Amino acid sequence: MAILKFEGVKKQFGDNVILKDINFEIEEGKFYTILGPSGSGKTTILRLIAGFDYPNGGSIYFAGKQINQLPANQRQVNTVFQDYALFPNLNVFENIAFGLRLKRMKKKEIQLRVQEALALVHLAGYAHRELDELSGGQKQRVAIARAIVNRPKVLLLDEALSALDHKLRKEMQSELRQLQRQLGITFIFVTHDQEEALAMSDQIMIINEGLIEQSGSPVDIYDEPLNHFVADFIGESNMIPATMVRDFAVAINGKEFICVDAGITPGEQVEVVLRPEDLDITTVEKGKLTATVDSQLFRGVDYQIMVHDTDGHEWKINSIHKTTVGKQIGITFDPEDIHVMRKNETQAEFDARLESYQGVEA
Ligand SMILES: Nc1ncnc2c1ncn2[C@@H]1O[C@H](COP(=O)(O)OP(=O)(O)OP(=O)(O)O)[C@@H](O)[C@H]1O
Repeated sequence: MAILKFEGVKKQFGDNVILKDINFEIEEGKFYTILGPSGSGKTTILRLIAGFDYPNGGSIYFAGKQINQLPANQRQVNTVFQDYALFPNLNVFENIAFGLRLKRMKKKEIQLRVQEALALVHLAGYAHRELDELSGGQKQRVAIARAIVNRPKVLLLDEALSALDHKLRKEMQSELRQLQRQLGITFIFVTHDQEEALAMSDQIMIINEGLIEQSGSPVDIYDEPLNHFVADFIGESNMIPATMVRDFAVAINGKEFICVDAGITPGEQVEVVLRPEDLDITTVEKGKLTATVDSQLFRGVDYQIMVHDTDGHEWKINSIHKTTVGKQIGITFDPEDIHVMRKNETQAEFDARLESYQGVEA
């Protein structure tokens, strides 16, 4: 059974509809990320889960029980905030012990629990430090310890790493992932950083303007973006208008290519997504499409090459091969690198279509 479920959840502030119709199920013991641009409603979802706000429609279930109006302090959920939200006048130990004292837990038990939580976030020995003696990363660890000391079923992390510098953020990403595995509890992590989401999550939910655009594993979402928004938001992509010719064949710039997609009406106008790292440059004779090089940027591991094809579409190619600006080149790619997207296809329709032709050879 899902530990947490949203069914048709709506939230508005005044006339402003923030969450239109949110549906998802969260399983126990996995790392989930809610990913979306600023203002898309990510924090609002977390606040509804935590009980800091209540929905205007739909239902929220926790372990099968409807909790729409359940007060925050009765939910088995804790939150880690971006700005830590620690008590500045209390030391590390007292910050972490705060919630346990409220619950009137025995002194000895508090000692044990706080030490255990500190060890889990690699801060054993820091119990008696004052907060102003800690770095940003250490403060964030204290905030995490304070949340896990309550042994919640679900831990919510709202942009929890955003205040840290790049290097520390990378370190904390893998630490958090490790901590989640160690504790075996569900983490729901909110971020607007797609790289962070891809690196950390078992499952990603992509939200835009109060609706979930796609949910799935990082690989599924990267390889099979459902629509233009997702393809654009996750990774870099070339999105080119195309026409479906028949099952496993699509026309780009009027030229037919073998692809791995089927179940789409012949003649339907679609979009194809090709990732820059899946493309390469070659001679015009060997190329599948002809293009002219507009710019080239050396990036250490590869060159980022911008070209435009004979129909005027711009392409981004990440290649280890150098070229020359102004030169005519050929673009190459494999059939499995073409991902066909239909306009307005829902996840359910996409899944059903995939199911219907999986195992069928092109
Ligand atoms: N209490 C409130 N009253 C009125 N509007 C609100 C309230 N809380 C949030 N909003 C609005 O809801 C929208 C979504 O906010 P939310 O904080 O959920 O977005 P977000 O995806 O977390 O964005 P960010 O990444 O910028 O934090 C925003 O337009 C925000 O102004």
